Amino acid sequence: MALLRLMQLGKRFGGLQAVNDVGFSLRQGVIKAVIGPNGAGKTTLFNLISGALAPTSGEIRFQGKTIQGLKPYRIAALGIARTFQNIKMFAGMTALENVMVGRHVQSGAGFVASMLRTPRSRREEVAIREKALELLDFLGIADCADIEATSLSFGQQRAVELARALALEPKLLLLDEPAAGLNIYETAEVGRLIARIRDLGVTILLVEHDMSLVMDISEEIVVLSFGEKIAEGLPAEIQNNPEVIKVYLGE
Ligand SMILES: Nc1ncnc2c1ncn2[C@@H]1O[C@H](COP(=O)(O)OP(=O)(O)OP(=O)(O)O)[C@@H](O)[C@H]1O
Repeated sequence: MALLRLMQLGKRFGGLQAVNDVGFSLRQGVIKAVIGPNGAGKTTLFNLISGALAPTSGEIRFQGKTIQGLKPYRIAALGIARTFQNIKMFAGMTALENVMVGRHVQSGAGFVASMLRTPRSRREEVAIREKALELLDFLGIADCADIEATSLSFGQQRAVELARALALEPKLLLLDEPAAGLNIYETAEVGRLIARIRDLGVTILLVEHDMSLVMDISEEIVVLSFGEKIAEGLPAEIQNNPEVIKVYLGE
């Protein structure tokens, strides 16, 4: 069974069909990329999967259950986490605290209990801190734990963002342009981190403009143009697909 399945998915904004009849599946444990020229509908597609937008037609199934139209926090609780094109660090908080915020969302202690600092919430706090440190270590930035997140390099902030998303213990991770704003070294590093995350068993769907990153790490690629899926296949197939080449040369 596919982990995620989109069926005839559509999103209309007034007169504009931003996503049109898009269907594809995502197998457990793969890295799949969604590419396409500006305005092709990639971000809209992510917003539909994560629940930020409701589709106007079609269906989204995650682990066999229909999820379209659910609120974003419910979709997150099912095991779908995402990162954003523009890095969103909480200012005034360290890298570690930024990751702990992700974990708090998932913890059972609840906000009131943590304000009252009950023994249970204190125990959870220690566990959350440990888990957050483990994630920073896994992503190679443990030495940044106590530094204010906004003062880190973009590459390090991306890693913190990935750690924060992983704190939710997702089954599926949606990455919206993970290489945006990064230099070539940082991009290569983020590619290695994404592959390591996949090796943990997390399935990854990414939107990305950096073709070297896409071709490096993706096992499968879907191409959108004007809201429609125009191709799907292995990286080598996509690179040689005449329609895909035409769409990119036209850009
Ligand atoms: N909230 C909205 N209201 C109206 N139109 C929208 C809205 N969001 C996106 N669009 C339009 O839908 C189309 C698809 O946009 P989308 O941002 O999904 O494309 P994209 O492939 O992510 O582009 P980019 O690569 O530039 O990020 C565009 O024509 C865009 O202007």
